[in-house]
Amino acid sequence: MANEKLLWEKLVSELQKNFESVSYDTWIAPVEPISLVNGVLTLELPSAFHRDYWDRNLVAESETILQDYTGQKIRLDLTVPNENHKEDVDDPVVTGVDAPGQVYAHDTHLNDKYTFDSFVVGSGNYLAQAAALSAAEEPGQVYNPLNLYGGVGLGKTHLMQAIGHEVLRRNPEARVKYVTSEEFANDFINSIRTRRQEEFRREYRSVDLLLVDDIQFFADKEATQEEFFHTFNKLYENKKQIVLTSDRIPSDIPKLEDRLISRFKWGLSADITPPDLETRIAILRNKAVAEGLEIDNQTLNYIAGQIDTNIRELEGALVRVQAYATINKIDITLETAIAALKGLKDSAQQHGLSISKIQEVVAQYYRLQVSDLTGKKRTKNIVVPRQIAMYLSRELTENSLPKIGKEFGGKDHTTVIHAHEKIVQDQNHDSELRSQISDLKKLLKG
Ligand SMILES: Nc1ncnc2c1ncn2[C@@H]1O[C@H](COP(=O)(O)OP(=O)(O)OP(=O)(O)O)[C@@H](O)[C@H]1O
Repeated sequence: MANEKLLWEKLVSELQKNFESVSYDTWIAPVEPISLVNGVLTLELPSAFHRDYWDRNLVAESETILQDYTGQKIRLDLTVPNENHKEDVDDPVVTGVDAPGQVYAHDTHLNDKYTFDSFVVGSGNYLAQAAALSAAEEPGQVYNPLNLYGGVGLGKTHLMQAIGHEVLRRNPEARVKYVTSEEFANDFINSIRTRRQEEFRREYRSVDLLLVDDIQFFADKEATQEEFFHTFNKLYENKKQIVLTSDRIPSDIPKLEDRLISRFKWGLSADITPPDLETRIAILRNKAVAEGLEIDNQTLNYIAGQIDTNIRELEGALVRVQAYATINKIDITLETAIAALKGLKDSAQQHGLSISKIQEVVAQYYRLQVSDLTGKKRTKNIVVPRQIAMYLSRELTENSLPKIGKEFGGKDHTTVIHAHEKIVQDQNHDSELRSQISDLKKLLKG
C-alpha cells in the first residue's frame, strides 16, 4: 500500500474514535489521500466547506496524531478538485408547506423523522447537508444565518429540522424554535392584538437556535418583516444560530426588504437541487426499509425513474405502489409498480411545475437572472423573456393571474394577460419565437 494510504488509514482510525457516524460520513469518509511528498500529506476534499471545516477542527489534531505515529512532522495540504466551489464560501452562495400526517415532538415542533441520520446525501444536496451539519455542530459560529433554498419537496424542511435535532442532542438544554414564516407572522399579529408584544419578543429573542421555514411568504408582510429584522439582529448579536429556508435565493424573493436580504448575505446560502437517480433510489430504499417493505432493486429503480423533481412525490409514488399491492393482495413487483404508477408521471410533472421553476429555466435559457424577470427593467432583451415566462406560467401551471403577477415582482394581473396575449399573437408570425417556446416547454416538461 502506498505510504499516503497507510498514513491516512492510521489517521482515520484515530479520528474515528471521537466521531459520530453522521459527522464521520460527512467530513471524513469522502476524503481521499493523494500523495505523501517531503512530509506533506495531500488530501482531496469534496468542497471548500469541507476544507473550511478541516481547517477549523481537524488539521491541528491530525498533524499531532501523524507526528505521534511517525515521529516526524507531517503537514496536511488540503485540495478541492473543482476550485469553483471556493467561491461558494467566499461569496456566500452555494448555489413550506408541512407534509400531512407529521408527528411533532411536543416542545420544539420538530418532526421526529427529520434527522441527519434519515437524510440521504447525494449530488444535489451534499453541500447543503455539510453546511447544515456544521451549523449544528458549531451553532452561531460559522455560517450565520444559514439559508437553505431550492425547489418544492427537496428536503429543505428536513435538513433544517435535522439541525434542530442535532443541536438538542448535543445540548438538551438548548432552546430551539422551529416556525414557518406564516406562524411567525401569525404569532406577531396575535401578540399585537392581545397586547402581548413583550412576551412575543422575549420568546423569539431568547432562543439559541431559530429555524424559520419558507421565508418567501414574508413577502408583502411589511410589519412582520420589520419585526423579524429586529429579532434577527438580536439573535445575531448574541451569536445565536439562525437558519432560514426559501424556495429561491433570498435576493430573488420579490418584496423582501433589502435590509433583510443584505443581512442574509452575512451568512451562507446553500441550494438544494433535484437528486440524481442513485440518490432517488437510495431514498426509496431507506423508506422501504423503514416501512418494512420488501422491494427488489429493479422495482425501486423503476419507481425512482418515474419522478425526478420532488422527493415528497417520490415518497408518494412508493405509498401508491404499496397501497395498490395491499388492495389487490399481491406482492410488490415491477409489474405491480408499473400498474400502480400508470399515468402518474404526467400529472406529477405538471403538478411539480412551479412559477419559480419556469422563471429559473427561462432566465437560464436567455442568460438572464431570475431577478431580471421579476424586476422592472424595460429593455427588450428582458421584456420579451419576461413575457414568455408569464405566458408559460399561465399555460403550464394552475396558478391564478394575480398569483402569477405577484410572483413576477408584484405585477398587476392585467400585465400577465397582456404578456400572454402578446406571446400568443407573436407566435403566429415569428418562427424563431415559436421554436424558442417549444424548446422551453421541452426543458420544463423533461
Ligand atoms: N435527502 C433526503 N433523504 C431522505 N428523505 C428526504 C430527502 N430529501 C427530502 N426527503 C423527504 O422528502 C419529503 C419532502 O421534504 P421537505 O418537506 O423537507 O421538502 P421541502 O424542500 O421543505 O419542501 P417545501 O418546498 O414544500 O417546503 C420529506 O418527507 C423528507 O423527509
